[in-house]
Amino acid sequence: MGEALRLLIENATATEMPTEHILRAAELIRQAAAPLGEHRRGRFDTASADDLLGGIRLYNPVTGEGSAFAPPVDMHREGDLAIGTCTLGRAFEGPPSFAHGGVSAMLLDQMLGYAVTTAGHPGMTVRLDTVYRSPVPLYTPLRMTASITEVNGRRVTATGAITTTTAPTTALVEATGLFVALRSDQAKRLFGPVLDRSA
Ligand SMILES: CCCCCCCCCCCCCCCC(=O)SCCNC(=O)CCNC(=O)[C@H](O)C(C)(C)COP(=O)(O)OP(=O)(O)OC[C@H]1O[C@@H](n2cnc3c(N)ncnc32)[C@H](O)[C@@H]1OP(=O)(O)O
Repeated sequence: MGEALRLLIENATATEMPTEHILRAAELIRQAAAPLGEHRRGRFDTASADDLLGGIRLYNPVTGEGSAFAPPVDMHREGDLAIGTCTLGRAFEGPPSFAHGGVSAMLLDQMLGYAVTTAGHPGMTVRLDTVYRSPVPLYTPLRMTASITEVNGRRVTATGAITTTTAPTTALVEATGLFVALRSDQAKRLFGPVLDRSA
């Protein structure tokens, strides 16, 4: 379903069809959405397809295969380096034909988070600094990298970059992120209702 939704969003964003076709499509979309809404989970319920501790989040807005919104980014590790790949479509546009700057920050937040989590230092982003060197092109295969630069108690720093796959040494956007591991009281305060319900 994620793939179908992403096709819908791409075509809906890029379409130049006449208004009557768009209105007809909107009606069909409402008809398709209605039965899905008949049985929904609440705010604190994780998706039955998810495995929180195993890192499976089907509807994550960056990596989720089931997400309408995610590119989705495919991530893996090669040694100490986290690597991600994706291609951004029209829905991610900011400046004409290039990605929105907030989208680049979102991709890098997830990349850095993946790098620290898979290195055994899970935490939440408390700071993300981005440097935009060149616009990120749409419809162009992208490569993202991230790695840890410092571990200081509960604070972990990671850096990363977005490049194209054809010019992997030319950074378009760079980011440095600070992640903080939660104390148990913080984890309980923030995620208690979720953990209770998924136990
Ligand atoms: C194993 C299987 C893996 C499978 C593979 C899964 C991959 C899965 C990838 C997930 C990837 C997710 C990537 C998205 C990650 C988000 O998007 S997280 C969402 C965005 N972030 C947030 O909402 C966090 C909001 N912030 C907070 O809730 C609170 O700041 C926190 C995190 C609970 C920390 O509480 P706090 O009271 O601010 O900080 P506190 O605990 O008192 O202090 C900790 C230390 O951090 C420092 N600090 C805190 N904030 C800052 C700051 N902004 N600047 C500098 N220092 C700071 C404090 O000064 C303190 O330093 P020390 O005193 O120890 O020297």
